Amino acid sequence: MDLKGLKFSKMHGIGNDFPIINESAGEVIPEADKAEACRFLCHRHFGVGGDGVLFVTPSDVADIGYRMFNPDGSEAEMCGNGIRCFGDFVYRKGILKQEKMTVETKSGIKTIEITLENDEPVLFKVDMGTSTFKTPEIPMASDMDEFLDSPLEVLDTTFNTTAISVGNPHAIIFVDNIDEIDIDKYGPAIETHEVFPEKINVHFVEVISKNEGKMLTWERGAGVTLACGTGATSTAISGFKLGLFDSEVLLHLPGGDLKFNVYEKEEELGAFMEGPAQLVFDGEIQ
Ligand SMILES: N[C@@H](CCC[C@H](N)C(=O)O)C(=O)O
Repeated sequence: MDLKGLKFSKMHGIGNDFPIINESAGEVIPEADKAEACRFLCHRHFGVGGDGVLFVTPSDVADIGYRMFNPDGSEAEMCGNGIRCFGDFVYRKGILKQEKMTVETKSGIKTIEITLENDEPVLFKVDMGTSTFKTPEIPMASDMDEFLDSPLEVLDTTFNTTAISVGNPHAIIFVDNIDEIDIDKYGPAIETHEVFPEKINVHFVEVISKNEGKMLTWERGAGVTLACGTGATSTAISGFKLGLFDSEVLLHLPGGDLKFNVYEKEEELGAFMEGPAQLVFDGEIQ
């Protein structure tokens, strides 16, 4: 695999960081090399460093297409912090000069609305679409139709866990005090728990009030990250479903804050996510 000359930009969304590559004009990294290339690009010592790699791709069904790979080389269905970075990148680089755009992802079409200040993109509101709590759709091996705030045995303890998919799968665990959680111990144990055949993203959440919470994340295929947009979306929706949060909630993540507005559509719960994105630098692999 030779990546010499590969152009990329480095971005982050509240500290969740990504190299982003524009493949919209055609294939840049051959499909067979993508997993290995992403492992290299995300490597913090031998590569660029990142919690995943984002790709801009052509689309036949939306304005533009979006893919995301984890640092272990697996492809995720969706990435929430990544899609805000994606919106900033495609607007800023003139790939799509639209303040509202539809984006094809592996988990359906999402819409991004960009707020500009002096023609600079500053804020991104994304319709993250609807969610499901149905265990076969997460997927989760369980006798229960929905796994809502239910006991899950993990190593030496039991966590009341809610399993949800917003396109990608998340385990949401509401606790009294997130500072008491050993995320390095329990994160990987839940990610690879036998009940989650496709693994899962893990989030510990403390409710501050009906409109505010704080959370810690262990991401599938990545480990501890400073933020997870789909995880925060899942937290807002799960908290609403369990009666812990109102429809409007501000979530504090280690890297920054995200704002959510939960809505109901055809008996399912969805959410709008609002937050920033930051271009850090442009680069080229030597
Ligand atoms: N950081 C992301 C989620 C990235 C994908 C995740 N690790 C998975 O495998 O599902 C976000 O901001 O949503």
